[in-house]
Amino acid sequence: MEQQAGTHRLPRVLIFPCPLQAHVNSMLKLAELLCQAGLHVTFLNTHSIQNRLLLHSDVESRFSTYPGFLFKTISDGLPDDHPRSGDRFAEVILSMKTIGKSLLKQMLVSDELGSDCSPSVTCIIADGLFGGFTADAAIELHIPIIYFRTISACCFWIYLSIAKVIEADELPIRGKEDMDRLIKNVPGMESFLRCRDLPSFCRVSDFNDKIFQFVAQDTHHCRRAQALIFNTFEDLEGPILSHIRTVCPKVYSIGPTHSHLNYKLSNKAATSSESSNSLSKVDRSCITWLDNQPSKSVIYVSFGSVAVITKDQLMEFWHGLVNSKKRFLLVVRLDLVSGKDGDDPQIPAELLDGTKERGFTVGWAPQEEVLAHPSVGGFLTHSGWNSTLESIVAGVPMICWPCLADQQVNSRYVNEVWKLGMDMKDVCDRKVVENAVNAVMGDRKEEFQRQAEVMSILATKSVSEGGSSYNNLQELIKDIRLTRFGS
Ligand SMILES: O=c1ccn([C@@H]2O[C@H](COP(=O)(O)OP(=O)(O)O[C@H]3O[C@H](CO)[C@@H](O)[C@H](O)[C@H]3O)[C@@H](O)[C@H]2O)c(=O)[nH]1
Ligand SMILES: C[C@H]1CC[C@@H]2C(C(=O)O)=CO[C@@H](O)[C@@H]21
Repeated sequence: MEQQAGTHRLPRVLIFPCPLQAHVNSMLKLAELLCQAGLHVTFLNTHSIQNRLLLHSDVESRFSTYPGFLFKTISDGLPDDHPRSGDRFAEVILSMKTIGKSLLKQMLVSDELGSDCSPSVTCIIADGLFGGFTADAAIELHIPIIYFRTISACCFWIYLSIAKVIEADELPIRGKEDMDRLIKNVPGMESFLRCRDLPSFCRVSDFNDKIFQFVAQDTHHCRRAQALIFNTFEDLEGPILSHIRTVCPKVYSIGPTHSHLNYKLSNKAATSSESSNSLSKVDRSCITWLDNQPSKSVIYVSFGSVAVITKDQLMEFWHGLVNSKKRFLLVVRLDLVSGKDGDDPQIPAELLDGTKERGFTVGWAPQEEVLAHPSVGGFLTHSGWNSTLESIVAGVPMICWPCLADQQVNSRYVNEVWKLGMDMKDVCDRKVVENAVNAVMGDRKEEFQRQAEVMSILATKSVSEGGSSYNNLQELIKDIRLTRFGS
């Protein structure tokens, strides 16, 4: 029941994601969790993201049931005809960092982000990638700010340690022959982190590189926030979270957020299986195809929403899948293939025949539903953090082919630390793909499925009542209500 204007003013949380599918997805899950707890939330999208979200998802109807919830929009500073496609993510982020502070401050002081009973924002939860300008605005206006970094805690810890790695002259990487050298200055990773496992932005030779600066070095802005939120759980990344807490004492691990929200909603009326936060049109025909496949017989293949590959790379994966003789569901996103190659729909006849017999392709899948489908037995993934968590919760073993950002270290953890699958980073060869598929879906199937089941149970336990993520979310909500942060 909303309070009448003029009575006690209620807290209002502003959630401000980076305008990318994965960030919007995991932060909308958090928004709904906070709404479930009765908090008033304003979700601030860019105009472009909001238009796509309203067009391709049911967010408007879903969030209309929460009192005090508001969608608001902000400019990303780019011309309307900018493609905002995967391979041009840097332009979007850099533009936001250029105009964001003044626009955000103006919105915060005008109270246009609130409503009658909760007109003012009392706490900001900003994307950790927007480190600098959101902290500037929050501190100048004396509003508590929390960072939600949507990548893995292990990648975040590498970014926090990167200055020490550089001071120790462990970077830059000195050519291909240097890629397997162990990195010794990231505490907790000394025994297994190689040069090739560092986030892709660390492969630069010039540390003045703009992307390296705003992704890696800007991470130190996190120290200016009252707290950090990670989409992870203590049984998965506890040791690394402990290292992070030596630098940023207040860290809330509340993930996997999709599983956490499903748990909270499961106590309510059944939600539609089609509820999504998708920015693209979801092709559900693959679910009907999966319904007709044997149990755990299909390998699902997706490279996320940002990665861009060449036509030759796509062909190597596609040939490897067909030659493995296993069933496969392949996502070929509209902007997946780079440049002119992407306009060339020519697919070799042998691939079309093999796909007709054992495979299925879509432009964008209902991924959480696909991974939870009984016919899916493996996931060939780029190791984006949401995909990794979704595979863990679903208990599906992985084959990892990382492309950029945190994916390199995520794939190393899947293979080396969590034993949830195989890492095939830096290799793109149809025979390697065929062999990896036949290992995960054949020779080593039981080994990987056993470990995947163990981690799935731990993930579900963490978000269930009494679990670490469940308790951390309760604490976050209490702290937001009291606008109290810090140890
Ligand atoms: O056909 C598809 C493919 C993906 N997804 C969803 O899209 C999201 C993809 O997120 P993620 O797996 O994290 O990959 P990216 O979209 O590549 O995410 C970017 O952002 C992530 C969080 O910061 C990083 O971990 C990644 O490296 C970075 O590329 C997931 O929730 C998927 O369920 C679909 O719904 N349908
Ligand atoms: C495309 C990526 C550049 C960095 C961003 C990111 C992060 O470090 O927060 C992870 O993956 C992507 O969302 C962004």
